Amino acid sequence: MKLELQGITKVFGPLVANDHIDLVVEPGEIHALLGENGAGKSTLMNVLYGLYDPDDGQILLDGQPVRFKGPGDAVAAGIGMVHQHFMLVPVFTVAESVALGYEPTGAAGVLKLDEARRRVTEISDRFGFHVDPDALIEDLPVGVQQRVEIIKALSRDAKVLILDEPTAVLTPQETDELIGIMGELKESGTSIVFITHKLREVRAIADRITVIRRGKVVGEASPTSTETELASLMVGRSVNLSVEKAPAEPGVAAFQVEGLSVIAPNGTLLVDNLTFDVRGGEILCVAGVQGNGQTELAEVILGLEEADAGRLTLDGTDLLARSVKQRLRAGIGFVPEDRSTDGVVASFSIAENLILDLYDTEPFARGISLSPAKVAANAERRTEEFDVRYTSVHDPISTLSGGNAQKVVLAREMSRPLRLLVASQPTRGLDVGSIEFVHKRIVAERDNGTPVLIVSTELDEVLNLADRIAVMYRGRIVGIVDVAEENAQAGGVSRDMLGLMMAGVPMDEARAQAAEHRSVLGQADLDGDGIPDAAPEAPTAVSTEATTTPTPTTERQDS
Ligand SMILES: Nc1ncnc2c1ncn2[C@@H]1O[C@H](COP(=O)(O)OP(=O)(O)OP(=O)(O)O)[C@@H](O)[C@H]1O
Repeated sequence: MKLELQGITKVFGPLVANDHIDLVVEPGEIHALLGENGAGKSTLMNVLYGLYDPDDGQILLDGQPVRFKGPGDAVAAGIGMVHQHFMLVPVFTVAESVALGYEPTGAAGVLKLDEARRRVTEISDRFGFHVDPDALIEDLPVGVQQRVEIIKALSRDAKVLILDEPTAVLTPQETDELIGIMGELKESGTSIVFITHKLREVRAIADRITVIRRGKVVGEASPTSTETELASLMVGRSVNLSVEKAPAEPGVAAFQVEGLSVIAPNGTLLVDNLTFDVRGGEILCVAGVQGNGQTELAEVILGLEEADAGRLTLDGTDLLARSVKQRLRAGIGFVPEDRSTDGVVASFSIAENLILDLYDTEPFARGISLSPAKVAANAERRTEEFDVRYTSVHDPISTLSGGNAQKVVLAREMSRPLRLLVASQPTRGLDVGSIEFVHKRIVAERDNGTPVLIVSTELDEVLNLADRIAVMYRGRIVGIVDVAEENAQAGGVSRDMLGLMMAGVPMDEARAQAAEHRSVLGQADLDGDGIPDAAPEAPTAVSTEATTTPTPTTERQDS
């Protein structure tokens, strides 16, 4: 099915979120939508999915104008959408989830489960999804839950599938699998609109790329463009994709973890007897496949999760004896993995969210009430510094785009005097320009002498930021890699080595295996992408377009 968006305009108060946007998606095309945070990508997709009524413009399907009064109309017309936060009910089975809310219901609304089960199996087999129709949603990894959402859309005959930042919550392996699935869907004639901030993925899979900036289409880019070209087209300036930092000058082991264990209610050891420290003036990155205890480790440091054994000390003070509030007051900056549950209060304003942990202190407290002027002035300053795009600091934070909400959390947590910074997935959902800024701020915090603990599943981020890398597997630290020491050796730290450690291979063995891989390649391959480093920037290993010649981008003038 051919999809055409013509002159789509969507206005929120004084803000023009979509300004006469034109977009054509051909049948069986993977069309990537790139744009900085707040550019208007999700808004445009919400218009296409019938969630928003456009203020101007029209949608055409196979040349016929259509008008959607809600998602039901969009689904009936062949549009499917997989949201970032899945809409699945944990206690339902896959078949029940797929059956929920659409027609295969019998008399009196009884779900035709057999029909749903049959469709799940048929679609799963056809595209190699490996999804069991009788599995419970709550037992499935995130990547499989996402496939259930895709099956749900396909079972309703979606011809155009919208994937809004589908890889933000996936492991690298799940991402590769999703990219494979997208290729299969394309072969079957399904069109895909793919929103992502990860340029590597865009280059790997997109047939066409449209770039949006401040609500307007600013150009089309070729999938053979380099990441640097795509980045500058997205944010309108050149972006340094690697972090520049001086060698660390670590001080004393200010933050210490000794024999820390966290046990799940079912008896599983989530964090298993961890002992390590973070020195002032260094960045320790905790790397690992999601679900190997990193989340619990970060949460126990702030007190969101209870420790079952062990000690945590910051500058000699026992942290476990203190409340969350006391730990924040002791100078812990904390960026949570899940922004929506632990990072912001959705109904509070942007300004209020920026003082969540400071509301009863100077200069914001005025007796038992707040000083609105001080709260607003703080918000203006912080949002400008972190480039948060908003209409008014008094608007609810829920009106912000995902990336801008993340920047509010970062601005709040990184703007106080810190004695320890703990940040989980700090740049999740951020555009490349914002990532560059946040990484610089993290390095500045380190250079200020603060111990910094970053939990990240993004290997690029880990390789860019870390002075030391602790790799976690099944609740334990497999090994701690000293990046400077490792780089002084022949091979340096590679993705291969970290990848092996993330699968539980001990550090020395992982180093040896990675070196062997490199010697097979014959040249240094520090990023482990299978392409020797001396080669010019080339398409990613999973690229479907095998060319090394970047095609210039075409940029439209902003009117
Ligand atoms: N319901 C709403 N009310 C008011 N403003 C909104 C609403 N939804 C979106 N906006 C604003 O519209 C603009 C575009 O937001 P949108 O979510 O479409 O951006 P995006 O390109 O998807 O960004 P990101 O990459 O950060 O997810 C933002 O400035 C946002 O604050």
